[in-house]
Amino acid sequence: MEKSHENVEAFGWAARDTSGVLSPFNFSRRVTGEKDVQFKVMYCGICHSDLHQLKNEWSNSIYPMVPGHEVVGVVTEVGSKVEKFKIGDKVGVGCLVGSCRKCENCDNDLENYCRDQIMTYNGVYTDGIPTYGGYSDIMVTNEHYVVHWPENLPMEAAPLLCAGITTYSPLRYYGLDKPGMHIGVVGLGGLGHMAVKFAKAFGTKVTVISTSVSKIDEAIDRLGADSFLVSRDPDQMQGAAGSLDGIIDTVSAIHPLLPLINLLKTHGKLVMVGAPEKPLELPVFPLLLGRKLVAGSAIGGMKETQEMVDFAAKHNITPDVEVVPTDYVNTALERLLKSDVKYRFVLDIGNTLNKN
Ligand SMILES: NC(=O)c1ccc[n+]([C@@H]2O[C@H](COP(=O)([O-])OP(=O)(O)OC[C@H]3O[C@@H](n4cnc5c(N)ncnc54)[C@H](O)[C@@H]3O)[C@@H](O)[C@H]2O)c1
Ligand SMILES: [Zn+2]
Ligand SMILES: [Zn+2]
Repeated sequence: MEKSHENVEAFGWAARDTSGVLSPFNFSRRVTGEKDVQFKVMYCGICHSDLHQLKNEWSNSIYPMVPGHEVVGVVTEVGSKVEKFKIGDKVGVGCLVGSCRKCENCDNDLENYCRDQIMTYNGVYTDGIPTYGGYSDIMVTNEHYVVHWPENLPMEAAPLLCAGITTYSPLRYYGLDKPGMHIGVVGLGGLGHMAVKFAKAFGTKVTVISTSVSKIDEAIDRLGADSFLVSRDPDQMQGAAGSLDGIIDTVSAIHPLLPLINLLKTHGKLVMVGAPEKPLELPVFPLLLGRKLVAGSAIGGMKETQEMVDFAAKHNITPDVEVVPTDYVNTALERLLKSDVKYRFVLDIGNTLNKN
């Protein structure tokens, strides 16, 4: 039966303007299409990208905005042509819910670099309707953009779906995953702490580079980093010059790159994954002298996202999360802005999203 003009009631929390303040929001989702999976959202991580977009820092925000792209839930309905999922399955959705499926990137399992990719929220779907993310009770997603959530992985580990894949993918792609290599991680937030965990799981030696010495104990004792550098201490930075094979830079704000480039060995790679709102200054001479590379990376394709989740399940790699009720979301966002979280807020949507 053709039901495409009907909608399903949905409820979540949305921002209405660049204040970024969220409040309860009634909206609708499309009826489960033949290739769609409908699921009840159980947990949704709060990514710094949510904060950037809530406040229109990337100048592309659509309001009302229901953020959330680290979403784990349980399947409630599947379309007639869905092959990979059945009702009751645990599933995850990350930053993407669509792409063209025919370009070179899509052919190469790099939907994340498709020019027609559709973001999980703050995007526009093929039906012309804005996409709404996981700070909501249900989602309806084409099965291609849904991953199987491994049984032994807690559903609270939802931040793997953005923070996890965003750090796993560049470590793999740029060959920074070889045992014995020495990897630097800059910015010890949601992405940074996952970078430390994956780099350690790959058998590399990890140095955390931070502006503040206050994070030294947590970096080493809690997260298993091997060493720590205070980026504002010129003597320490000079002492470590030329020592790193690669750096994953997760910093969300403008910061100098020269001190980081100086830490690289010849042929070392500085991979940017943080997304500051303004361009950074790139000193060129220090790159020439050592054939160094500055690169970027954005999330990961669907195949790699499934691979990452399975790898995390196998090696017991989970984000350190602070699970909070949905109505705590505005406070959580304020605290995230101050880096006051270890290391990722996760909304307990399944138990605490109340319509009243
Ligand atoms: N490339 C991608 O695909 C991708 C995916 C997700 C997030 N992001 C971006 O990555 C960045 C980090 O996201 P997150 O969720 O880990 O954020 P977060 O707030 O959890 O972590 C950011 C870290 O950067 C540190 N930091 C902030 N300002 C700094 C400064 N001036 N100098 C040094 N350190 C500073 C903070 O203390 C914090 O530890 C954001 O810009 C986010 O939008 C990119
Ligand atoms: Zn994210
Ligand atoms: Zn494509």
